[in-house]
Amino acid sequence: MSADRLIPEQKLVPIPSKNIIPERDIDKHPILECHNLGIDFGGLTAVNEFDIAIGKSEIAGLIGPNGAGKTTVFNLLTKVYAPTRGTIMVNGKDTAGKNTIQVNRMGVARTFQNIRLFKDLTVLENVLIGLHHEMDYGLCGAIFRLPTFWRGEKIAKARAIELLSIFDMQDFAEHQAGSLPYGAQRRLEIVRALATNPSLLLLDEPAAGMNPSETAELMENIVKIRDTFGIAIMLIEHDMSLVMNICEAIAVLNFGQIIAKGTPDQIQANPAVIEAYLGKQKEA
Ligand SMILES: Nc1ncnc2c1ncn2[C@@H]1O[C@H](COP(=O)(O)OP(=O)(O)OP(=O)(O)O)[C@@H](O)[C@H]1O
Repeated sequence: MSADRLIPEQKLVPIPSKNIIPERDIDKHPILECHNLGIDFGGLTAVNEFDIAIGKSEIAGLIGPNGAGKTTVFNLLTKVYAPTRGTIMVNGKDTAGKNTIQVNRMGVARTFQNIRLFKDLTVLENVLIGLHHEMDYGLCGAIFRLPTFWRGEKIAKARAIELLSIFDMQDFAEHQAGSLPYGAQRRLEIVRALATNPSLLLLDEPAAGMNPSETAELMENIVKIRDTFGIAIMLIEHDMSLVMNICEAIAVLNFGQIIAKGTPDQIQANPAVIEAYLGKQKEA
């Protein structure tokens, strides 16, 4: 794979921000399609009949009460778990039999509910880890330090700094990842996921533990990532202001089952969702 393909140039051209809910492009260009997806753990059906389609540049939300099965869906999409039934298509291709790394190469990247950075490494090194599987110098090139290795390293470093600059983190490149404030560590996780050049970025509770101003900044950055790279983003989040402000399509899970799908307005007006989740969120 050519190093030039790390982030295709055209992806760096910003596309205009959309002020209204864009027409969903799922019929023409779904990046993700799940059909009858489900998983059982022994006698427990954690996810069942999960049907969803996400357009190529859509911001989608997956919400629902604790234990509803949201993270399990992400674990299915990234092949941490093998589905008990159903199909997952990424960019029109079936992911059956693929492992986590192969699905990442097909374009799916994620962050985790609990931060999983290499805390002893620098910020830059954390991003380079995301970029390295895209490099084309191979093991020999790395061991013998061939010119292709140095060329690749230089390109990767420039890309890493470019990606860090999305979150204005380029000046922290040489800082130890574990020394960053909490909000910055969460941002770094997103940058590292972006470094794998995804078409679909899965964010598991990106605003967890953030204060309101950090959350507001995060919302802007999620939209900026979509607009800059033209990729799809699917997020799990309990912060309803974030979800309702930036998601164009939302699916609601309850006891592993989708109980509603729609725009933020449709979801907020749905009696089943208010009963199962939104009403309880307001009371909390
Ligand atoms: N590896 C596993 N083995 C057994 N049960 C599991 C496993 N992973 C998840 N579950 C169960 O599946 C159900 C859904 O859990 P999941 O973590 O997906 O919920 P969630 O919607 O992400 O919750 P939260 O909002 O609290 O993060 C829970 O009952 C959980 O205990």
